[in-house]
Amino acid sequence: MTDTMIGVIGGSGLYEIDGLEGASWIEVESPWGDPSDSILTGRLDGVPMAFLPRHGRGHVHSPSTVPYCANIDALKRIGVTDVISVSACGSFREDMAPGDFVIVDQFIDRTFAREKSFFGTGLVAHVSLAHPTCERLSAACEASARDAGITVHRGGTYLCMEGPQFSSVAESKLYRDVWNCDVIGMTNMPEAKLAREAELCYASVAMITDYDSWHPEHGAVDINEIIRTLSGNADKGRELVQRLPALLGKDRAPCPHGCDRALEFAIMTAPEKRDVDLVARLDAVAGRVL
Ligand SMILES: CSC[C@H]1O[C@H](OP(=O)(O)O)[C@H](O)[C@@H]1O
Ligand SMILES: Nc1ncnc2[nH]cnc12
Repeated sequence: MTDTMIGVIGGSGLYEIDGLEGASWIEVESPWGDPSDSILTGRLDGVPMAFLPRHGRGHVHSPSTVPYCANIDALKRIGVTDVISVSACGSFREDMAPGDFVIVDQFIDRTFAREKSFFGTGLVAHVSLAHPTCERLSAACEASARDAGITVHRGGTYLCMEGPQFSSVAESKLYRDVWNCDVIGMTNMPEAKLAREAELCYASVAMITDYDSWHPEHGAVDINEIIRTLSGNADKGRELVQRLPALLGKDRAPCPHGCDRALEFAIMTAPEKRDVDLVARLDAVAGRVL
């Protein structure tokens, strides 16, 4: 058993959470640059929790410029074991309506302008991403959502686009009709990939704000409509987060799906060929296996 520490990454509309005992915003230095913002730390039901607003308070970072590596490194560095990503998204399905939550379990990564790995020349590693989210953590998120009275769908494929513009109708129909995606957003990649490389359990709670642009009766994505739905969604997201510590508990058994051991056999580079500077930067992310 180890100690649980829950890390919540709040998306658009969710820039802080309340109810943390001993709450304080701390600045965390990372060799991967500055995280999106300071990190709000404290305890909920006796369980340590950290909250990081993905876009920064005041919504400073665009989906392409969110410092994903620094964010995941900083959370790992302060002891986070389980990351809950909370995000706004559009829906490709009539039965997944604005206001509903989806516990995402698969991704299609269409981003192209972001740093996607902690590893590279001088230290090569290949982790599995067949199942990019953690089943145990996802189950806890689903239970918390149901308990909070939220309409929640378990499982769904999230198309991650580069943005910041929303999709054209042709793109939206491709993602929906050909690729069978369920929801669309701009931020869960490379976040989920980096969490896996950092051996963190990762669950994605996608809060639907709109029907993207495929829907014949809803037309173009309208940012005003999104913003109206966002604040109600953010309140529900906070309710979900409040219930998580009681479900996850203080003591943490090893992840039954191996998220916390993802690097066990992943590193390819021979010890004598490793880049010492990169190895040093990976102290928090991969120190366990280096
Ligand atoms: C406000 S609509 C577009 C914006 O919302 C989502 O952000 P996040 O995933 O951080 O909640 C989407 O990915 C875009 O960044
Ligand atoms: N339709 C949409 N496309 C991409 N990101 C979104 N975030 C919220 N709605 C979205």
